[in-house]
Amino acid sequence: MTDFIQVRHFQAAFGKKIILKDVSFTLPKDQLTVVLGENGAGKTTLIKALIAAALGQSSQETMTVSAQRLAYVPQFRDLGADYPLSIKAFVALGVRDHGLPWLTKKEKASVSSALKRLDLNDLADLPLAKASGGQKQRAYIAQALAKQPDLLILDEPTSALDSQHTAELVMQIRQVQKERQIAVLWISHDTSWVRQSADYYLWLHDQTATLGLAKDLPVEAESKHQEEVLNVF
Ligand SMILES: Nc1ncnc2c1ncn2[C@@H]1O[C@H](COP(=O)(O)OP(=O)(O)OP(=O)(O)O)[C@@H](O)[C@H]1O
Repeated sequence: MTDFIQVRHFQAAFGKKIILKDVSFTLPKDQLTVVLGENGAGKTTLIKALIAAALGQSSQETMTVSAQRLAYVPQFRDLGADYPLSIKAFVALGVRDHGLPWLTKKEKASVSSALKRLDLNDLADLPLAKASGGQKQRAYIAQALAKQPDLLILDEPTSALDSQHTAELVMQIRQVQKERQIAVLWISHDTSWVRQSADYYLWLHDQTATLGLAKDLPVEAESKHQEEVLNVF
């Protein structure tokens, strides 16, 4: 098993504020890893550094990411009520990287497969602006999948979803991750599905990171967030 992501003694600070210190872990390809941690623990900071390393834009020598094609789905964003594209055209934007005004056969197949995978076939012609929050979220993920990434990074994709739709999305991503043998990094506050459906957890806490098998997720890693939620009510 070769290391797909390798992080050695990574540090991150803003001014004098240390966010992460001496973070080291390795991840193989073909695995679904959930990145957990309280608000402000450094999840986005770490992910941004990994993306920079994957794109060869990092001056850090503490990380190597062997991805050929990276797809990143940021936290939910609404493109606005007058966004003109249908769901299908929006997903197709994910594959159009040659500058030609049409899609090749292979690209069309990628779009179809991504729409099917995210259960969006019946909604393909719906204007994205008219889709529900959950449907939009699926369209963003379908767009990312259409790129045929070998590293897919999802930032809180279930934050707008109820438990049934969360379970469906977990299943859909898990299937595609296994079929295509890709690496998925999934930032999540919802830990309800992690033990059963992920391979690894990467828990950011106390300025460091703990990596482990998802089935062994420590109770502290989930209870902290549940306390946060309970405190709100
Ligand atoms: N550009 C910046 N300048 C100063 N501080 C920053 C900057 N970006 C992030 N931080 C701080 O770094 C810490 C980690 O932020 P980060 O966004 O990585 O956390 P997170 O785990 O992704 O949080 P959340 O779950 O709320 O999204 C926070 O305290 C944040 O305020």
